[in-house]
Amino acid sequence: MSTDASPDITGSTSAALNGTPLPADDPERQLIAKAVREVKDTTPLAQSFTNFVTVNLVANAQLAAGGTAAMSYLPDDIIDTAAIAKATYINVGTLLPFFKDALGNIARSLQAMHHPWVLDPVAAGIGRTRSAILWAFRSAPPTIVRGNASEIIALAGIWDLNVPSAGSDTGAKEGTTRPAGVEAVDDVDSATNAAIVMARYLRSYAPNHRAAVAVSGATDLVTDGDTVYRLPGGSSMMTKITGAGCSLGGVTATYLAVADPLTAALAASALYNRASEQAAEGCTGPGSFQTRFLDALWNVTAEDIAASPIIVSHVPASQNSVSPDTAGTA
Ligand SMILES: Nc1ncnc2c1ncn2[C@@H]1O[C@H](COP(=O)(O)OP(=O)(O)OP(=O)(O)O)[C@@H](O)[C@H]1O
Ligand SMILES: Cc1ncsc1CCO
Ligand SMILES: [Mg+2]
Repeated sequence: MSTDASPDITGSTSAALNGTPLPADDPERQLIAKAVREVKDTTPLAQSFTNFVTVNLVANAQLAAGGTAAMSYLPDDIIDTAAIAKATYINVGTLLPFFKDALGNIARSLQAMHHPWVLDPVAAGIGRTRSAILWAFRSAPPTIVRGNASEIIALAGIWDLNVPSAGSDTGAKEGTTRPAGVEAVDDVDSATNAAIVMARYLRSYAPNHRAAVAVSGATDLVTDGDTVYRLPGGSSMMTKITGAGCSLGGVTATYLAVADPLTAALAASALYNRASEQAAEGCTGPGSFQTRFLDALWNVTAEDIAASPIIVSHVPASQNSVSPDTAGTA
Protein backbone atom coordinates (compact mmCIF):
# COMPACT_ATOMS: atom_id res chain seq x y z
CA MET A 1 0.00 0.00 0.00
CA SER A 2 0.92 3.65 -0.14
CA THR A 3 4.15 4.59 1.57
CA ASP A 4 3.57 8.33 1.39
CA ALA A 5 1.72 10.43 3.91
CA SER A 6 -1.70 9.36 2.63
CA PRO A 7 -3.10 7.01 5.24
CA ASP A 8 -5.73 5.30 3.14
CA ILE A 9 -6.43 4.25 -0.42
CA THR A 10 -8.70 7.23 -1.03
CA GLY A 11 -5.89 9.64 -0.26
CA SER A 12 -8.08 11.03 2.50
CA THR A 13 -6.02 12.03 5.53
CA SER A 14 -8.60 12.82 8.17
CA ALA A 15 -12.25 12.93 9.07
CA ALA A 16 -12.43 16.30 7.32
CA LEU A 17 -14.33 16.39 4.05
CA ASN A 18 -11.43 16.05 1.64
CA GLY A 19 -12.28 16.24 -2.03
CA THR A 20 -14.12 18.64 -4.26
CA PRO A 21 -17.81 19.49 -4.51
CA LEU A 22 -19.69 17.55 -7.16
CA PRO A 23 -20.37 20.23 -9.83
CA ALA A 24 -23.95 21.48 -10.19
CA ASP A 25 -24.01 20.24 -13.79
CA ASP A 26 -22.46 16.83 -13.10
CA PRO A 27 -24.42 14.14 -14.96
CA GLU A 28 -24.69 12.13 -11.71
CA ARG A 29 -27.01 14.81 -10.33
CA GLN A 30 -29.31 14.34 -13.32
CA LEU A 31 -29.28 10.59 -12.73
CA ILE A 32 -30.25 11.15 -9.08
CA ALA A 33 -33.15 13.46 -10.05
CA LYS A 34 -34.27 10.99 -12.72
CA ALA A 35 -34.28 8.09 -10.23
CA VAL A 36 -36.30 10.08 -7.68
CA ARG A 37 -38.85 11.11 -10.32
CA GLU A 38 -39.06 7.64 -11.83
CA VAL A 39 -39.89 6.12 -8.44
CA LYS A 40 -42.66 8.69 -7.91
CA ASP A 41 -43.97 8.10 -11.45
CA THR A 42 -43.80 4.30 -11.61
CA THR A 43 -44.28 3.14 -7.97
CA PRO A 44 -41.81 0.25 -8.21
CA LEU A 45 -41.98 -2.71 -5.85
CA ALA A 46 -38.91 -3.47 -3.76
CA GLN A 47 -39.56 -6.44 -1.48
CA SER A 48 -37.98 -6.80 1.94
CA PHE A 49 -36.85 -9.51 4.29
CA THR A 50 -36.23 -7.20 7.21
CA ASN A 51 -36.08 -7.17 10.98
CA PHE A 52 -39.14 -7.29 13.22
CA VAL A 53 -38.23 -4.09 15.09
CA THR A 54 -38.45 -1.66 12.21
CA VAL A 55 -40.42 -3.45 9.50
CA ASN A 56 -43.24 -0.90 9.63
CA LEU A 57 -40.94 2.10 9.17
CA VAL A 58 -39.20 0.35 6.26
CA ALA A 59 -42.51 -0.18 4.43
CA ASN A 60 -43.81 3.32 5.19
CA ALA A 61 -40.56 4.96 4.11
CA GLN A 62 -40.62 3.07 0.80
CA LEU A 63 -44.20 4.23 0.24
CA ALA A 64 -43.37 7.82 1.21
CA ALA A 65 -40.49 7.87 -1.28
CA GLY A 66 -43.00 6.84 -3.94
CA GLY A 67 -42.37 3.10 -4.16
CA THR A 68 -44.33 0.17 -2.85
CA ALA A 69 -43.52 -2.54 -0.31
CA ALA A 70 -43.93 -6.27 0.30
CA MET A 71 -42.44 -7.97 3.35
CA SER A 72 -41.64 -11.68 2.98
CA TYR A 73 -40.20 -14.26 5.38
CA LEU A 74 -40.83 -17.54 3.55
CA PRO A 75 -38.01 -18.48 1.17
CA ASP A 76 -40.39 -19.51 -1.63
CA ASP A 77 -42.34 -16.25 -1.20
CA ILE A 78 -39.12 -14.27 -1.54
CA ILE A 79 -38.05 -16.09 -4.69
CA ASP A 80 -41.51 -15.78 -6.25
CA THR A 81 -41.73 -12.10 -5.33
CA ALA A 82 -38.21 -11.47 -6.72
CA ALA A 83 -39.59 -12.48 -10.10
CA ILE A 84 -42.04 -9.56 -9.99
CA ALA A 85 -40.16 -7.04 -7.82
CA LYS A 86 -37.44 -4.93 -9.38
CA ALA A 87 -35.17 -5.19 -6.32
CA THR A 88 -34.96 -6.92 -2.93
CA TYR A 89 -33.79 -5.78 0.51
CA ILE A 90 -32.35 -8.20 3.05
CA ASN A 91 -31.73 -6.95 6.60
CA VAL A 92 -30.26 -9.38 9.16
CA GLY A 93 -31.26 -7.46 12.29
CA THR A 94 -33.48 -10.09 13.93
CA LEU A 95 -32.62 -13.59 12.75
CA LEU A 96 -34.06 -16.97 13.71
CA PRO A 97 -32.19 -20.32 13.53
CA PHE A 98 -34.34 -21.36 10.57
CA PHE A 99 -32.83 -18.60 8.44
CA LYS A 100 -29.29 -19.97 8.70
CA ASP A 101 -29.56 -22.09 5.56
CA ALA A 102 -32.54 -20.31 4.02
CA LEU A 103 -30.88 -16.92 3.52
CA GLY A 104 -27.83 -18.36 1.74
CA ASN A 105 -30.14 -20.31 -0.56
CA ILE A 106 -32.20 -17.19 -1.23
CA ALA A 107 -29.05 -15.22 -2.12
CA ARG A 108 -27.98 -17.95 -4.55
CA SER A 109 -31.41 -17.89 -6.19
CA LEU A 110 -31.26 -14.09 -6.53
CA GLN A 111 -27.82 -14.45 -8.08
CA ALA A 112 -29.09 -17.01 -10.61
CA MET A 113 -31.94 -14.63 -11.48
CA HIS A 114 -29.52 -11.64 -11.85
CA HIS A 115 -31.84 -9.91 -9.39
CA PRO A 116 -30.42 -6.77 -7.74
CA TRP A 117 -30.53 -6.62 -3.96
CA VAL A 118 -29.43 -4.53 -1.00
CA LEU A 119 -27.92 -6.02 2.16
CA ASP A 120 -28.06 -4.30 5.56
CA PRO A 121 -25.57 -6.31 7.66
CA VAL A 122 -27.12 -5.20 10.97
CA ALA A 123 -24.93 -6.11 13.96
CA ALA A 124 -22.33 -7.81 11.75
CA GLY A 125 -19.80 -9.52 13.99
CA ILE A 126 -22.32 -10.51 16.68
CA GLY A 127 -23.19 -14.21 16.94
CA ARG A 128 -22.03 -17.27 15.07
CA THR A 129 -25.34 -17.72 13.25
CA ARG A 130 -25.36 -14.17 11.90
CA SER A 131 -21.71 -14.51 10.86
CA ALA A 132 -22.47 -17.82 9.09
CA ILE A 133 -25.32 -16.18 7.19
CA LEU A 134 -23.19 -13.19 6.22
CA TRP A 135 -20.42 -15.58 5.15
CA ALA A 136 -22.90 -17.40 2.91
CA PHE A 137 -23.57 -14.10 1.09
CA ARG A 138 -19.86 -13.87 0.19
CA SER A 139 -20.20 -16.10 -2.85
CA ALA A 140 -23.63 -14.73 -3.83
CA PRO A 141 -23.19 -11.10 -2.82
CA PRO A 142 -25.65 -8.20 -3.01
CA THR A 143 -25.55 -5.31 -5.46
CA ILE A 144 -25.37 -2.76 -2.64
CA VAL A 145 -24.26 -3.11 0.96
CA ARG A 146 -25.67 -0.39 3.23
CA GLY A 147 -24.67 -0.24 6.87
CA ASN A 148 -23.16 1.88 9.57
CA ALA A 149 -19.37 2.14 9.80
CA SER A 150 -18.91 -0.68 12.30
CA GLU A 151 -21.07 -3.02 10.25
CA ILE A 152 -19.14 -2.32 7.04
CA ILE A 153 -15.79 -2.87 8.80
CA ALA A 154 -17.06 -6.08 10.43
CA LEU A 155 -18.55 -7.45 7.19
CA ALA A 156 -15.28 -6.82 5.34
CA GLY A 157 -13.63 -8.92 8.05
CA ILE A 158 -16.20 -11.70 7.84
CA TRP A 159 -15.75 -11.80 4.05
CA ASP A 160 -11.98 -11.87 4.55
CA LEU A 161 -11.50 -8.90 2.23
CA ASN A 162 -7.97 -7.56 2.23
CA VAL A 163 -8.60 -4.08 3.59
CA PRO A 164 -5.47 -1.97 3.97
CA SER A 165 -5.15 -0.40 7.40
CA ALA A 166 -5.31 3.38 7.41
CA GLY A 167 -1.83 4.85 7.68
CA SER A 168 0.02 1.58 7.30
CA ASP A 169 1.74 -0.31 4.55
CA THR A 170 1.02 -3.71 5.99
CA GLY A 171 -2.22 -4.63 4.30
CA ALA A 172 -3.42 -5.79 7.72
CA LYS A 173 -7.17 -6.26 7.96
CA GLU A 174 -9.37 -3.76 9.71
CA GLY A 175 -12.00 -4.82 12.22
CA THR A 176 -11.85 -8.53 11.57
CA THR A 177 -14.86 -9.34 13.76
CA ARG A 178 -15.68 -6.21 15.67
CA PRO A 179 -18.98 -6.59 17.52
CA ALA A 180 -20.88 -3.31 17.62
CA GLY A 181 -24.49 -4.25 18.32
CA VAL A 182 -26.86 -2.38 16.07
CA GLU A 183 -25.18 0.98 16.76
CA ALA A 184 -21.89 2.14 15.22
CA VAL A 185 -18.82 2.51 17.42
CA ASP A 186 -16.64 3.64 14.51
CA ASP A 187 -16.81 6.87 12.54
CA VAL A 188 -17.70 6.81 8.87
CA ASP A 189 -14.21 7.76 7.64
CA SER A 190 -12.65 4.77 9.38
CA ALA A 191 -14.74 2.51 7.12
CA THR A 192 -13.52 4.17 3.90
CA ASN A 193 -11.03 1.49 2.88
CA ALA A 194 -13.40 -1.33 3.81
CA ALA A 195 -16.12 0.31 1.71
CA ILE A 196 -13.86 0.73 -1.35
CA VAL A 197 -12.53 -2.82 -1.24
CA MET A 198 -16.03 -4.18 -0.65
CA ALA A 199 -17.49 -2.23 -3.59
CA ARG A 200 -14.81 -3.68 -5.86
CA TYR A 201 -15.59 -7.13 -4.54
CA LEU A 202 -19.35 -6.70 -5.16
CA ARG A 203 -18.93 -5.41 -8.67
CA SER A 204 -16.79 -8.40 -9.63
CA TYR A 205 -19.97 -10.46 -9.15
CA ALA A 206 -22.47 -7.97 -10.56
CA PRO A 207 -23.82 -8.91 -14.01
CA ASN A 208 -23.02 -5.43 -15.37
CA HIS A 209 -20.02 -4.86 -13.04
CA ARG A 210 -21.80 -2.10 -11.14
CA ALA A 211 -22.18 -2.12 -7.37
CA ALA A 212 -21.98 0.27 -4.43
CA VAL A 213 -21.35 0.41 -0.71
CA ALA A 214 -23.07 3.03 1.47
CA VAL A 215 -21.83 3.86 4.97
CA SER A 216 -24.22 5.94 7.07
CA GLY A 217 -23.41 8.35 9.87
CA ALA A 218 -23.18 12.08 10.53
CA THR A 219 -21.70 12.40 7.02
CA ASP A 220 -22.66 9.49 4.78
CA LEU A 221 -20.17 7.87 2.42
CA VAL A 222 -21.05 6.14 -0.84
CA THR A 223 -18.57 4.45 -3.18
CA ASP A 224 -18.59 2.37 -6.34
CA GLY A 225 -14.97 1.35 -5.73
CA ASP A 226 -13.46 4.09 -7.93
CA THR A 227 -14.92 7.26 -6.50
CA VAL A 228 -15.86 8.18 -2.95
CA TYR A 229 -18.83 10.48 -2.39
CA ARG A 230 -19.43 12.10 0.99
CA LEU A 231 -22.87 13.48 1.78
CA PRO A 232 -22.98 15.86 4.77
CA GLY A 233 -26.10 17.16 6.49
CA GLY A 234 -29.16 15.51 7.94
CA SER A 235 -30.17 15.55 11.59
CA SER A 236 -28.79 13.84 14.68
CA MET A 237 -32.44 13.19 15.60
CA MET A 238 -32.08 10.24 13.20
CA THR A 239 -30.16 8.47 15.97
CA LYS A 240 -33.16 8.87 18.34
CA ILE A 241 -35.57 6.78 16.29
CA THR A 242 -35.06 3.09 15.57
CA GLY A 243 -34.91 2.05 11.95
CA ALA A 244 -33.44 5.16 10.37
CA GLY A 245 -30.72 2.98 8.88
CA CYS A 246 -33.02 0.01 8.15
CA SER A 247 -35.49 2.18 6.28
CA LEU A 248 -32.63 3.87 4.42
CA GLY A 249 -31.70 0.39 3.19
CA GLY A 250 -35.30 -0.22 2.09
CA VAL A 251 -35.49 3.08 0.23
CA THR A 252 -32.10 2.33 -1.37
CA ALA A 253 -33.70 -0.86 -2.74
CA THR A 254 -36.63 1.22 -4.01
CA TYR A 255 -34.23 3.41 -5.99
CA LEU A 256 -32.26 0.35 -7.10
CA ALA A 257 -35.48 -0.83 -8.73
CA VAL A 258 -35.13 2.03 -11.26
CA ALA A 259 -31.46 3.08 -11.21
CA ASP A 260 -27.87 1.88 -11.18
CA PRO A 261 -26.42 1.00 -7.74
CA LEU A 262 -24.31 4.15 -7.30
CA THR A 263 -27.19 6.44 -8.22
CA ALA A 264 -29.59 4.50 -5.98
CA ALA A 265 -27.29 4.77 -2.96
CA LEU A 266 -26.61 8.48 -3.55
CA ALA A 267 -30.29 9.30 -4.08
CA ALA A 268 -31.36 7.52 -0.90
CA SER A 269 -28.67 9.15 1.22
CA ALA A 270 -29.43 12.61 -0.15
CA LEU A 271 -33.19 12.11 0.31
CA TYR A 272 -32.64 11.07 3.94
CA ASN A 273 -30.40 14.06 4.64
CA ARG A 274 -32.86 16.58 3.21
CA ALA A 275 -35.91 14.90 4.75
CA SER A 276 -34.38 14.63 8.22
CA GLU A 277 -33.38 18.30 8.13
CA GLN A 278 -36.95 19.23 7.22
CA ALA A 279 -38.35 16.94 9.93
CA ALA A 280 -36.11 18.33 12.65
CA GLU A 281 -37.53 21.83 12.16
CA GLY A 282 -40.25 22.21 14.75
CA CYS A 283 -40.25 18.64 16.05
CA THR A 284 -40.63 18.30 19.81
CA GLY A 285 -39.03 14.88 20.26
CA PRO A 286 -38.50 11.50 18.57
CA GLY A 287 -42.23 10.81 18.12
CA SER A 288 -43.04 13.96 16.24
CA PHE A 289 -39.69 13.71 14.44
CA GLN A 290 -40.58 10.28 13.01
CA THR A 291 -43.99 11.48 11.84
CA ARG A 292 -42.52 14.61 10.32
CA PHE A 293 -39.76 12.54 8.73
CA LEU A 294 -42.28 10.38 6.85
CA ASP A 295 -44.05 13.53 5.64
CA ALA A 296 -40.72 14.99 4.55
CA LEU A 297 -39.79 11.83 2.61
CA TRP A 298 -42.98 12.45 0.70
CA ASN A 299 -42.51 16.21 0.25
CA VAL A 300 -38.82 16.69 -0.57
CA THR A 301 -38.48 17.34 -4.29
CA ALA A 302 -36.27 15.58 -6.83
CA GLU A 303 -34.57 18.95 -7.46
CA ASP A 304 -33.75 19.43 -3.75
CA ILE A 305 -32.37 15.90 -3.53
CA ALA A 306 -30.26 16.23 -6.66
CA ALA A 307 -28.88 19.61 -5.54
CA SER A 308 -27.58 18.16 -2.24
CA PRO A 309 -24.03 18.91 -1.14
CA ILE A 310 -21.84 16.02 -2.30
CA ILE A 311 -18.05 15.93 -1.91
CA VAL A 312 -16.13 13.74 -4.34
CA SER A 313 -12.69 12.17 -4.11
CA HIS A 314 -11.17 9.66 -6.49
CA VAL A 315 -9.28 6.58 -5.45
CA PRO A 316 -5.65 7.29 -6.42
CA ALA A 317 -4.76 5.70 -9.75
CA SER A 318 -1.79 3.98 -8.10
CA GLN A 319 -4.28 1.98 -6.05
CA ASN A 320 -6.54 1.03 -8.91
CA SER A 321 -4.85 -2.34 -9.07
CA VAL A 322 -6.69 -3.28 -5.88
CA SER A 323 -9.09 -5.83 -7.26
CA PRO A 324 -11.23 -8.60 -5.91
CA ASP A 325 -8.40 -10.99 -6.76
CA THR A 326 -6.00 -9.14 -4.54
CA ALA A 327 -8.66 -8.23 -2.02
CA GLY A 328 -8.62 -11.46 -0.11
CA THR A 329 -11.16 -13.34 -2.13
CA ALA A 330 -11.10 -17.07 -2.38
N1 LIG B 1 -25.08 12.29 13.81
C1 LIG B 1 -25.87 12.29 12.72
N2 LIG B 1 -26.20 13.44 12.12
C2 LIG B 1 -26.98 13.45 11.01
N3 LIG B 1 -27.50 12.34 10.44
C3 LIG B 1 -27.20 11.16 11.00
C4 LIG B 1 -26.37 11.05 12.16
N4 LIG B 1 -26.25 9.74 12.49
C5 LIG B 1 -26.96 9.07 11.57
N5 LIG B 1 -27.52 9.90 10.68
C6 LIG B 1 -28.38 9.53 9.55
O1 LIG B 1 -29.28 8.54 10.03
C7 LIG B 1 -29.55 7.59 9.02
C8 LIG B 1 -29.24 6.20 9.54
O2 LIG B 1 -27.86 6.11 9.77
P1 LIG B 1 -27.24 5.29 10.99
O3 LIG B 1 -25.77 5.32 10.79
O4 LIG B 1 -27.78 5.77 12.28
O5 LIG B 1 -27.79 3.85 10.64
P2 LIG B 1 -27.90 2.58 11.52
O6 LIG B 1 -26.88 2.60 12.63
O7 LIG B 1 -27.88 1.40 10.64
O8 LIG B 1 -29.37 2.78 12.12
P3 LIG B 1 -30.44 1.73 12.69
O9 LIG B 1 -29.70 0.44 12.87
O10 LIG B 1 -30.91 2.35 13.96
O11 LIG B 1 -31.53 1.60 11.70
C9 LIG B 1 -28.73 8.01 7.81
O12 LIG B 1 -29.57 8.75 6.96
C10 LIG B 1 -27.65 8.92 8.40
O13 LIG B 1 -27.24 9.91 7.49
C1 LIG C 1 -32.96 -2.30 17.73
C2 LIG C 1 -32.74 -3.41 16.77
N1 LIG C 1 -32.45 -4.67 17.20
C3 LIG C 1 -32.30 -5.54 16.21
S1 LIG C 1 -32.54 -4.85 14.68
C4 LIG C 1 -32.86 -3.33 15.37
C5 LIG C 1 -33.24 -2.15 14.56
C6 LIG C 1 -32.08 -1.25 14.30
O1 LIG C 1 -31.09 -1.81 13.50
MG1 LIG D 1 -28.68 -0.42 11.25
